[in-house]
Amino acid sequence: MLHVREPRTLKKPAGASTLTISDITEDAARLAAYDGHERVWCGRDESRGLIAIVAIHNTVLGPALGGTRVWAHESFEAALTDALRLSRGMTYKSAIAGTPFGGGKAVILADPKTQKTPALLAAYGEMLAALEGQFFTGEDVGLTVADADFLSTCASNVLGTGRGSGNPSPVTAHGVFLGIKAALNHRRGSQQLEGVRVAVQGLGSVGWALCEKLHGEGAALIVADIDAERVEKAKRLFGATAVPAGEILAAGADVFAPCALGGVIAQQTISMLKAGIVAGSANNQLARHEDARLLMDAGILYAPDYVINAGGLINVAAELAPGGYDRGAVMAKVGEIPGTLGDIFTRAEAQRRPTNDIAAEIAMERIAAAARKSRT
Ligand SMILES: NC(=O)c1ccc[n+]([C@@H]2O[C@H](COP(=O)([O-])OP(=O)(O)OC[C@H]3O[C@@H](n4cnc5c(N)ncnc54)[C@H](O)[C@@H]3O)[C@@H](O)[C@H]2O)c1
Repeated sequence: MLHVREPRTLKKPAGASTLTISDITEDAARLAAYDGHERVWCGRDESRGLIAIVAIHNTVLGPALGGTRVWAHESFEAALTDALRLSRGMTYKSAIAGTPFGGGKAVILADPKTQKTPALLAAYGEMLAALEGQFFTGEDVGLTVADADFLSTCASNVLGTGRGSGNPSPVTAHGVFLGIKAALNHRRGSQQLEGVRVAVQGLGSVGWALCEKLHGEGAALIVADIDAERVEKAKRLFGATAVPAGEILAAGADVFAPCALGGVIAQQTISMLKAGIVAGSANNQLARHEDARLLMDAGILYAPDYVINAGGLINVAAELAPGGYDRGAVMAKVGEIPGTLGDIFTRAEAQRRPTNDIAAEIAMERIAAAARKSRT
């Protein structure tokens, strides 16, 4: 059922613009991933090759903030589902991290290697300008700091630029690294990484920075990526063992760190997992929320994705802090991630409930408290 929504107006695109922006919230409401989104916008510009979705999930804690993903989804519905799931995750991520923002996310349906043209980005920049005041965005898979720099010349609601907080990935990787240690500590009573076998899926911006840190503390790396060059480099620089992309889940590891795309943990893949811990940066690692119970029943400790990967959000959100961006404050906040995870692990164990149920409960309590406060 549709929520009653405040009418939201868009700023007008420039006079001769070929961009059209439509409200597709009612279409989105037909999808299982809808989850009461406040608003879903679709920007189209045929002449410049743009099809973009901006999903705004919940703005109780503040204006929506979430990255822009550029990806060639197999259909519009798949892209919309991705945007909805990612934007809901941002609401929870922000609530748990204690940043004063709501959840949103954008998806551009395009191959980032071949279709992300300057014209497409200019059209998307116009869409962002129309959404000023409702939505802040920055990098995600397929969108670089250079792209953010360009978009920031079109609209003021672009974060993570070279002049701003820059690439969030090293900060995200640091949070994931600390989160892996928290999970090890919970399971083994020690954060020691020496000799611990970590299987890293995806050697992109976050996965690579995570490998550097893990290698630095003596972990034994098992890696997979669809990009053979990155795999070769990881073998060379980290002494990593490479496995084919389809075999990384079944690798004989202590920790599985998904750092590629979402949906890797599913009913049919959980039985393949050899690792006792799942802790990585990818958003929406679970195909379904209920899969966390299957992990728990299999004795696998799951670090909820939006808790462990909050470093990037904390980093970009800091650009809008009253005193401006402060790297020291960012790293201090990222340093809280292991403590938050430790509490979630302990509560989940005591209540015999999946870790992501506990995390969602904490997030929803915070949002409900903020909603009550705004009503009084
Ligand atoms: N960058 C951040 O700060 C940040 C913050 C929070 C969450 N995340 C999430 O972390 C994940 C990684 O982000 P990123 O910025 O490193 O992206 P990226 O695009 O730089 O890296 C993704 C890597 O995964 C690889 N890959 C894709 N499909 C694969 C497969 N089937 N098997 C193995 N490798 C595969 C790609 O080749 C690429 O090297 C994404 O899910 C992203 O949403 C990133």
